[in-house]
Amino acid sequence: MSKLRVAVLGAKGRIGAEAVKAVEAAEDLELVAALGRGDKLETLAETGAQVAVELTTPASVMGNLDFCVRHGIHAVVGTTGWTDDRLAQLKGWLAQSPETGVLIAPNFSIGAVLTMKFAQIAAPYFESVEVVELHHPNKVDAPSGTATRTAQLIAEARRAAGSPAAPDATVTALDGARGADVDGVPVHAVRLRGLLAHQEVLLGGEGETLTVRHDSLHHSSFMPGILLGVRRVVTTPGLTFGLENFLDLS
Ligand SMILES: NC(=O)C1=CN([C@@H]2O[C@H](COP(=O)(O)OP(=O)(O)OC[C@H]3O[C@@H](n4cnc5c(N)ncnc54)[C@H](OP(=O)(O)O)[C@@H]3O)[C@@H](O)[C@H]2O)C=CC1
Ligand SMILES: O=C(O)C1=N[C@H](C(=O)O)C[C@H](O)C1
Repeated sequence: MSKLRVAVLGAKGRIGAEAVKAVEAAEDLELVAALGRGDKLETLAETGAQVAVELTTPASVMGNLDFCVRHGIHAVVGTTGWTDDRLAQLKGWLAQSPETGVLIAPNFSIGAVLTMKFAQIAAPYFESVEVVELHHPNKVDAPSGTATRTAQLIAEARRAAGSPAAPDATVTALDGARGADVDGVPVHAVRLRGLLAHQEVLLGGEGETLTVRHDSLHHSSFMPGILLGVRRVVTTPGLTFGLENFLDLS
């Protein structure tokens, strides 16, 4: 059977460099291009890439995806910075190229995907819920894509259950002291040398708390999810948001 032809965008970055190694090591995949900033996107078409793994920056991702979708190249996207407007634009491009698949995964690690799922299940059972994400200090965006998605899922679950707003008597606060408000859920971002990617969801009820914590200790934690995404996206046209859609979590 012929190998799936894969390109990595952002190939010299922290996660991109690890993804290059993972694709090279996979027997059913062939790395046909490893592009960094300034390299020509035309290389993707010239090398016959079937899937592009997009691991660049929020400023670069839309231009790269525009090119991929116009050329019918499937994409597995880990880059952050997704807003409703950006998603609508991407869906518009995909409507013009209905056989192309794009997976956007706020987090490729199985533990992080499960953290989101557990938080979603637990959220309606507690009065209070807040998210704390902790990352390396070279990260350019805050809060993290994972924390944003986690807060959105928590908010959806609480709305569906008719949960009231979490109690909070704060009347005076320094800017940022209560974190960013993501869909009504406070999200706090820590940037600390020595860390990679970590998240805690703190839930509180009368006389008890529950903490759901996940730690990515190495970029290798994201590789099985990226490889799964690459193998599945080629048969999944349209936009898929979240790796959980490619996992049987029920
Ligand atoms: N979904 C997930 O599980 C994960 C997602 N991420 C996300 O992935 C993204 C990258 O993270 P990280 O590797 O830490 O960041 P880095 O800054 O280490 O890597 C990004 C790389 O992309 C390059 N780049 C920028 N623009 C382009 C472009 N147009 N074409 C090709 N390459 C380009 C950068 O080059 P230069 O240095 O010259 O700017 C850099 O080498 C972030 O959004 C991060 O949040 C990270 C880990 C896991
Ligand atoms: O920049 C990172 O490092 C990470 N980015 C993603 C995010 O913003 O959620 C995934 C993971 O947290 C690592």
